[in-house]
Amino acid sequence: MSNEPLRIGVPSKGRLSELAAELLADAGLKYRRQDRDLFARVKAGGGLDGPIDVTFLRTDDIPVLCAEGAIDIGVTGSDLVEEAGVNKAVADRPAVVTRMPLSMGGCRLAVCVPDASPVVTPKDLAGDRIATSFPHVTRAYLNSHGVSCHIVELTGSVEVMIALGVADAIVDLVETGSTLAANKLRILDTIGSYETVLIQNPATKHGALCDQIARRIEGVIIARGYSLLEYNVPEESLAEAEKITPGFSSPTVNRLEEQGWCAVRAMVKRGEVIGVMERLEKLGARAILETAIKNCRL
Ligand SMILES: Nc1ncnc2c1ncn2[C@@H]1O[C@H](COP(=O)(O)OP(=O)(O)OP(=O)(O)O)[C@@H](O)[C@H]1O
Ligand SMILES: O=P(O)(O)OC[C@H]1O[C@H](OP(=O)(O)OP(=O)(O)O)[C@H](O)[C@@H]1O
Ligand SMILES: [Mg+2]
Repeated sequence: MSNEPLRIGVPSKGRLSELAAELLADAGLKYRRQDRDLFARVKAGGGLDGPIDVTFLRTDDIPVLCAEGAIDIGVTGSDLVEEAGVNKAVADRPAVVTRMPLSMGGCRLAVCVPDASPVVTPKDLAGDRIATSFPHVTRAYLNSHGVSCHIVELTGSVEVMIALGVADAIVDLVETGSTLAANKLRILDTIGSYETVLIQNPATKHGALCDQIARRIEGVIIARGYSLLEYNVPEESLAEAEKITPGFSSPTVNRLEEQGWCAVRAMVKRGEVIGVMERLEKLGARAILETAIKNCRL
């Protein structure tokens, strides 16, 4: 195996930068970034099978640099992977591999028009000017609708281009919709939904170490999405309770000293815990406890 360190591409700024650093730290990849350093060496040891460098990059460059082999794995948006066109194999270059979604950075890419616009369907956009920082995805979308438009390619603050008279419509990311509301824009059509993903260079020389890192990150992502629920339930309600908390494979059940009672432990999706607790309570369950999980291997 090459003694070149494995390189992880991490956003140097923006909304994903902190999130990526926290995720890697929770997965046991600790590093200290000095001011404007491009690299940081991950602290050795902790069972990692080889040297690892974190490389701080623009989020939108990470897909391209991963495809070119400058980095072995990277944290970026699936929208940026699609816009870079590296999610498809071309000529001498295989597609970048998306290892897993990271349960963060959820958003949509939407075609948006002024609230008062007469446009009703994508076909009504024919001949219009569309401002976007996603020209590749926008062109593919327009082609799929047999519509030709003039695309105004920008790097940000796209939402003000209609007011500036530069465009008739925009294609931009939407999360809460507050930017659209503030600019009196509405969604005409949603092109796709995206989130932050872990990507990998298909020809990496550090396959085993990439797998080890991916497995660690997966454990953190699952742990963040689930809680451990423990409760006591009368034996006669156990079957019903197990339907409410089936767990990943099956719940852990122990008989209690108290005759006719069982103790149950199961993983439950965080967002469902309160509802599950209320259903268990109705069943007669007692001592229902939720425990946060910091890490796990399933
Ligand atoms: N509301 C949002 N706006 C933009 N990107 C978002 C949003 N919500 C999630 N994302 C994800 O974050 C990625 C953008 O991260 P990036 O760091 O490049 O931009 P940013 O956080 O908007 O910083 P910048 O200030 O440079 O625009 C997007 O590609 C998308 O995957
Ligand atoms: O639906 P919302 O929650 O309003 O989020 C969507 C907005 O967020 C992003 O802009 P960002 O804040 O990243 O600023 P930028 O345009 O400088 O990238 C995106 O370009 C939209 O403008
Ligand atoms: Mg932005």
